[in-house]
Amino acid sequence: MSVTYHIFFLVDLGAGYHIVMERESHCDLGKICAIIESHIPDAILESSIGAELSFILPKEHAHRFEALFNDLEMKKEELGIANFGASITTMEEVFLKVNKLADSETEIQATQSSLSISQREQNKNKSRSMFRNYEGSVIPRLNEIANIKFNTGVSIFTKREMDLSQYGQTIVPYSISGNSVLALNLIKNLKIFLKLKNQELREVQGNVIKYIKESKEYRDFSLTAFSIEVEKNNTVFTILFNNEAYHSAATSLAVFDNVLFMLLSGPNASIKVSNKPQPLPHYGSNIVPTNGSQVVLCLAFGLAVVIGSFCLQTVTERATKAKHIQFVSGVYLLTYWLSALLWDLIYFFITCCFLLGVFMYCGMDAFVTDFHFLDTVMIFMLYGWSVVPLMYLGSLLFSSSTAAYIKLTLFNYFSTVFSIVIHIIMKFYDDDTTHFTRTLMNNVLMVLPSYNFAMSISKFFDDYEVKKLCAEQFQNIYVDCSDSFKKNNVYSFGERGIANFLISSAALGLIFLLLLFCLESTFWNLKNFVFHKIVFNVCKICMNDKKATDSIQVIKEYGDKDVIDERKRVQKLLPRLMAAPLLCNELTKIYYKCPVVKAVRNISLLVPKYECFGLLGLNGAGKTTIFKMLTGEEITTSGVVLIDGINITENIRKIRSRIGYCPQSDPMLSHMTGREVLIMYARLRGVPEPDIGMYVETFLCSMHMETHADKLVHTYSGGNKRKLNTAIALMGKSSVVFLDEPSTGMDPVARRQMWDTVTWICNSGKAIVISSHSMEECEAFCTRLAIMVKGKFKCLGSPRHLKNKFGNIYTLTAKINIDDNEDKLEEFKNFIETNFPGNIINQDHQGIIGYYIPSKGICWGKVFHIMEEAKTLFNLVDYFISQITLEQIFLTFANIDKVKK
Ligand SMILES: Nc1ncnc2c1ncn2[C@@H]1O[C@H](COP(=O)(O)OP(=O)(O)OP(=O)(O)O)[C@@H](O)[C@H]1O
Repeated sequence: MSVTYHIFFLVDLGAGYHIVMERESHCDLGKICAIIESHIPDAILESSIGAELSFILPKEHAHRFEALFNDLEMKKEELGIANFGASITTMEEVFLKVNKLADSETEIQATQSSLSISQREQNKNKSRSMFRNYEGSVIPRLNEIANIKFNTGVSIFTKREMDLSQYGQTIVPYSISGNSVLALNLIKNLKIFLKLKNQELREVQGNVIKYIKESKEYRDFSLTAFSIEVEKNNTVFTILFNNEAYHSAATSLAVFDNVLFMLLSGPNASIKVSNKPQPLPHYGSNIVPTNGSQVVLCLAFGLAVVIGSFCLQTVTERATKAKHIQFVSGVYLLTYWLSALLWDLIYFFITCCFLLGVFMYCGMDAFVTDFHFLDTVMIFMLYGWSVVPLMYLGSLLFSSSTAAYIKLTLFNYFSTVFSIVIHIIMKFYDDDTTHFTRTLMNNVLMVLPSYNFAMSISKFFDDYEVKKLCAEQFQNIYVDCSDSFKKNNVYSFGERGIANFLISSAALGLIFLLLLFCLESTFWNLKNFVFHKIVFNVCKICMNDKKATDSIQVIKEYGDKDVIDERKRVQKLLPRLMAAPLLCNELTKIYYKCPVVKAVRNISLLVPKYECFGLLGLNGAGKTTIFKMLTGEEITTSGVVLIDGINITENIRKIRSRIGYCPQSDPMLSHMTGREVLIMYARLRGVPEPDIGMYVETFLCSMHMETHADKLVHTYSGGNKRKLNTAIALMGKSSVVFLDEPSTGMDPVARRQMWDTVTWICNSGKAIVISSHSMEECEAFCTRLAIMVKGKFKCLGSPRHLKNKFGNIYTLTAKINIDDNEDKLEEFKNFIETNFPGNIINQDHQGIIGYYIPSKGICWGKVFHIMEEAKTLFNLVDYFISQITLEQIFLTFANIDKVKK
């Protein structure tokens, strides 16, 4: 740091003039001094060396200078003066004197600022006269304020004055031991100086350091402290500074300089000290990072946020089943992931272009100038290539897109930061770590795309900066500009090359993609093997669960003749019915949770072409689970599912293109319009391009969706979403269509239109399996149906068959006034028991009794006759008799199940 002392005089404050004379051989010094003294009594003979004679004239006598100079001019020859001149006293001269004094009598140490002034006792008088000399003549003439600047040459960095008062009022403790004139004078000036600066000077007894240590007040409010020790001839002056304040050292020293200067130049003298920081190296902008690691750290979070977002779509599509529906509609695994990758890389490329703009704006030449933007784009795109498939792999772990986004963003951010930190640590302990350790760490970390990216960007930037500095003004000063740095090829494999990181990124992208395809394609088989073969059998043994999964046992327990017949039919005709659209034999699903959930148990079913099969059941009966198994969304625990003769566990990919599926939730690609969605699925289903428009229009009309066709799907009402999903499921040339509660939320008009469409599709030769809670719906278009209770078929057959089978029942509801006689209720029950053998009581509550009465052999008239008789006998309030409805059949099974519970 260069320092200039900017010095000036204040006339009133009395620094002086030099009058310098060149004397001749006959010069009379006495006469000269007398003339000068006659005009200026305070004049001092400064020096008389050789032919030169010098006097100091105090400034306050300036008004007498004219007379003096005239006098000297006149008597020049007489006095032996060849010529003379005057000059103002410079600050340099003052400091030379101060230093001279300090050299001989003072010792100033840099850190402790210790001044030692030697005073020889025998020279005491001489010294005193010298001091008096200075005090009396020189110092009063040097009443000046010195302004000290630390010059940096650039004015944008503002100076800061090293003034104690900038810290407010502080306490300045001092201690003094011993006695000397110098010490007393210093203290006197210190008092004057601190009073001017509004600081509090406090004398403490003993060791000032001890005081500061023990007193909180001094620790908190004291910035500088002084200790003066007089030992024989030495006066040791120690300045202590509080190193918590940034500028306290310089400020403390400035206080001491001021005091010293006052001692020499009088109480009005002062020195102003201010700093002037040197500007930062100018690399085009003051805000650019200065090394590659900083660049990476600046980029880390932004990139992590962008890259984390690549998992959003994949997780959402998987969670909402949109991905499943796309696969079901015929999308190939490869097509799905490669199109996602392509789209994400385009998006990432746009981000890179934006970043290049930022680099350009910030003046980060390393990434933009001289076609370096091409290198930058290559590094970024290789990073994208390697990290995006990793995000896809990571997304498979999550079922919520928000959780996936947050966790993967954090993973990206911290893996980049840790990569850089580890790199810096390894560089720092370069000498301590063995080559093997470094290579190992490097190779291990290279499996992280963030590490490869961080290293590539960091080394690329550093390489450019070093070359640039070496080519410019900094050559050989701040950086190593040896040939190995200057001629380094950044794309080499060496220590300063990035080739290995780029190759690693390229390879990682490929590996992650292959891993993704492997996982996605073999996951089904793997899951099937693990659960179907291992877990199921192990659990069966461990839980002694044979009874629960043994079909004979289950059927004996809850079986219905039609259900048993269907099972026999499936088993008997299995080899011949291979080509049926849907065939399942002993289909079972157990969720191995705690507790274990047996969702579907031993379902055997055959759905031929042109059949619309209805699944009825209470909530949680297992309908959706059946659909999930039949569409390959869930693996089966046991049993066989054949679609068009293809076993689902063996060839799920082939099966997917043969089914249509409308899941219970709405898997929507919400950023498209309804028409666009239908066009997309029509294409996926293989509808010829020229026919697509017409084909889509037909479905839009049949689902009554024309008015909403061109609206974005996310603006659709619940009912319209169901319509769209049903249409998607019915499209194409699939063999079997699964509709899980398609009419939920549809208005009655739309529902009837949907029934028509389903019937039309069914008549075209497809098999349809539909679940519903509406008996009316099932009666309307199901050719057969089954009622499910707790994962099992309770009854199975066409609606007419079921009605006939279970409709040979009258439902009887009677109300008795039990307030009259409580025994009457029991008597009435006995009466019904006698007259309607085989009845089942289904309700008995506050005098209201309900019965199912077998209608076989009992005609309507007889029933009414008996009931009229009962009305008189038991004083019935009222009674109703009716034939059972499909809904009542359903409720019967549900209630029987509840009763059994
Ligand atoms: N992932 C799962 N883990 C554990 N149990 C499950 C799982 N999915 C479903 N179940 C259970 O399996 C049983 C059948 O559920 P499922 O969704 O198939 O019923 P559902 O007949 O479709 O009901 P709803 O009419 O309400 O749609 C329920 O007891 C349910 O709690």
